[in-house]
Amino acid sequence: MDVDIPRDLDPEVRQELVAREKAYCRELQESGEWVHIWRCVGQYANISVFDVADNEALHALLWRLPLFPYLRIEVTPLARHPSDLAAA
Ligand SMILES: O=C(O)CC1=CCC(=O)O1
Repeated sequence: MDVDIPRDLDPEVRQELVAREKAYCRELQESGEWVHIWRCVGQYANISVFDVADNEALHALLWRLPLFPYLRIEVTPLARHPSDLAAA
């Protein structure tokens, strides 16, 4: 996810959006759906791993992100690798 919040957005609106994003992210981490979130070094971007039932569930989750209007999201579906010891 690349975050691109317009520079001229009201600072209070920006602060509120970021706080809501953080709360939603925390909620989904606690439910186990948002498994990892990593900062991309030197960028206002993250790489996240989600564990959801299907594409529709992921779409709904992403659509509800408070920052959604300001995100560029690239989705890469992942499957377990047969050589992953954790899958055995
Ligand atoms: O800061 C970001 O990368 C955007 C974001 C996603 C969840 C969160 O708390 O911030």
